[in-house]
Formats: sequence, structure tokens, C-alpha cells
Amino acid sequence: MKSRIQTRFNQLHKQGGKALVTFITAGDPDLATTAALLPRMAEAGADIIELGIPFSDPMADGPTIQRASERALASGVTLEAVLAMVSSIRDQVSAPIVLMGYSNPIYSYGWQRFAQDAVKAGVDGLLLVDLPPEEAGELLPASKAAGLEVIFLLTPTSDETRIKQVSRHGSGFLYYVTVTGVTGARQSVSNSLADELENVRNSIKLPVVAGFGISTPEQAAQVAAAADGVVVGSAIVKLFEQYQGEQLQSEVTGMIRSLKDALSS
Ligand SMILES: O=P(O)(O)OC[C@@H](O)[C@@H](O)c1c[nH]c2ccccc12
Repeated sequence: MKSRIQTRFNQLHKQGGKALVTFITAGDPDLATTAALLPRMAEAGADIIELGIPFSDPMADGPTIQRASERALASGVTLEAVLAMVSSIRDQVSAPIVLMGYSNPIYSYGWQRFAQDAVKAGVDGLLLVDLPPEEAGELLPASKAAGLEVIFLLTPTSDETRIKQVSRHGSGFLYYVTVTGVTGARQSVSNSLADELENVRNSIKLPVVAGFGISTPEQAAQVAAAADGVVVGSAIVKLFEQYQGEQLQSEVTGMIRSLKDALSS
């Protein structure tokens, strides 16, 4: 059976469309807000939802997403509670849901128990920033058995060996980090990005999405031209610092709509 992620990319491919992957942190500022937002994000045009697991030491994240993690942790969010929340809204959300975060909370939960519980809750994929394929020895078989896709990252400094490993062990899609550094909005897109993406797409069968520093519809369209999709995180997460309640929901969905429009035109 085809996974929700594969099905989504196949549909987009047929339509000549690009995937819009949107990131928010689970439980920012509380889980009720996330639960209310997820169905609306999907309706507004998010093709895949990346849901951050709050973590106390998010070293790959810039200040915006670090603060989102802090707000979520302050409201008492745990991994168990994130899974229960996903399960409670799963049938209202048409988009695949990918949990993303750092290894430590998953390790503490137990790889196998996590893979099983995540799939039971309706989670489609897992992306762990600090777990390269050579350290995923316990996660990979557990995920395969449970039907959880494991997404890996490549960066501009990844060598051929790493590209091969990721191509062998990854599923769902490949996340290409467009710049070396931490997450967060940036001014411009690097000149060499299109060539780098072409190289990666030629070496890997999975769909390739690019993320880091994409904050406007124009940037999203520019990067998407060379990839199968784009990820937007910090630009959306910033809205959580400016708005709350119904206004937050409409600002987030408004931004998603304009990003998706830019990818479809
Ligand atoms: O925030 P940005 O620059 O738009 O980048 C996407 C990003 O937020 C999301 O995919 C993400 C959040 N935390 C991460 C840590 C590592 C890699 C990726 C991520």
C-alpha cells in the first residue's frame, strides 16, 4: 500500500505541482491551539505538515523556533501528549503529518514503542535532526516494521558517502537544507542552490524538498522550481509571537494560502 506521503507527491507530480511543507511546533503556545490549527493548515494548502516536538536544547534551530519550543515546554507539552493530540485530530487532517525533532525524547520513549505508537496515532513520518543514518540502527527496523517513514537531511556539505546512505535508508522524502547554519528567515536564496538540488535529485529516487530560510512566496516559488517542494518554518512560527486565538489562526492560514498560490502559479 502506498503511504500518505507517497500518494501526496504522486498527486502533485501528476498536476505538475510542488509540495508546500509547513512547520509549526506542537504545543505552541498550547496543544489545543495546535489541534485547532492543523485541519485549517491542510485546508489552506499545506501539502505536508511538519510538527516540531518541543525540546530543551534545539541546537539546529534559530531563535524563532527555539522560543516556540520554550513556549510549548512551558505549557507542559510531552511527547505522549503530542501523540494523543495527533490521534485526536487525525481524521480531520487530509495532509500527511511528519514529526520532527531531536533524538533524545524519542530515545527515552523507546524506539520501537515510539514507532508503533506514532503510527497508531496517525503520524506518517519522522525526521530527527541529530540522527544520521549510521546512528539510526534501532530506529530504522522499528520504523519499517511499524510503517513509519524516516526522513533524512542532506546539507551543502554532505559528501557522496552520506548521499548514498541517505538514499539507501531514507523514505518519504529527502530534506535538503539549503544553507549551513540554523533555521530562520534569510534575505536571499544562494546562487548555487539550483545546481546542488539537481545533483541531489539525480542521485536520489525520493522526492527532494528544500528548506531553511524561505520566508516569502517569491522565495518559495524560486526554490520550488528546482525541487519537489519547499519547507517554510520560521516565517510561520513568527506569527505565534504576534497573534493569538482566532487571529493567529487566520494569519497562519493566510500565509499558507499565499505560499501555496505562489507554488501553483
Ligand atoms: O525555519 P526555516 O528557516 O523556514 O526552516 C524550516 C524549518 O524550520 C523546519 O523544517 C525545522 C525546524 N527545526 C529544524 C531543525 C533542523 C532542520 C529543520 C528544522
